[in-house]
Amino acid sequence: MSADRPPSSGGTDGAAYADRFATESPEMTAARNRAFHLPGSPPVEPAVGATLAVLAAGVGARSVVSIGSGGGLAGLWLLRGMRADGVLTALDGDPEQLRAARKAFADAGVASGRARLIFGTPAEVLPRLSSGAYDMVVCAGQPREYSEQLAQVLGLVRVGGTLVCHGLLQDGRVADRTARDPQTVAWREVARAVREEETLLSAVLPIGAGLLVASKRA
Ligand SMILES: C[S@@+](CC[C@H](N)C(=O)[O-])C[C@H]1O[C@@H](n2cnc3c(N)ncnc32)[C@H](O)[C@@H]1O
Repeated sequence: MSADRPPSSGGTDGAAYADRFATESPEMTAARNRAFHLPGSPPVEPAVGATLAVLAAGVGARSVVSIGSGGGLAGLWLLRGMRADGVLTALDGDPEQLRAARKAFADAGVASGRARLIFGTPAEVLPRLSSGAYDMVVCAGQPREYSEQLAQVLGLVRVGGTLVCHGLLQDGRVADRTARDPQTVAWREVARAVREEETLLSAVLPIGAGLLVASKRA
């Protein structure tokens, strides 16, 4: 996720066009602006948000888990793509982020029954969620924060559902074979585990900070 390139920049490259193509509501823009002022929580780029909405719509999502809600921007995009009666479960270990997400959802008029915000880490919260019950699971933030729970994360997704991990192309280090820093190594391990999992059909989408997407097969 790039905090230094504003969305809807005047750039002429494909990435800038993809961001301009994605139409954010005023509430999304407000959530984005708030998120930039929170430490460590760069929000999804517009093109990534729009892709999350399309993926959620594609699986007819009624139930989605967002691991690392941040300030709620990704959640707003997911809710845009989900069914009208869909419920988003968003967890974050930072109360300030959760407060920002709650405000983002309230400002956008999201009915209270459509979003469950849970304080906690993946290790604390995921065991309380029902396995195989979710149409889509979206992981944000550092892979080391959820890589140990990857099997549990995959277990949440129903057959036919979608897994998304955001951020693996940030700074371009995953593609650099000489890069050995812990975060890059963790991304490679997550990507390899997803690619090698027989029940998953996976791809990397080079938009924004990069999306690792996978569809769960029987
Ligand atoms: C990059 S932000 C997500 C932004 C979000 N995708 C959006 O566009 O609104 C990552 C979030 O993960 C949360 N996070 C990081 N490590 C965590 C952990 N171990 N447990 C729970 N949340 C964590 C951070 O607090 C942060 O809010």
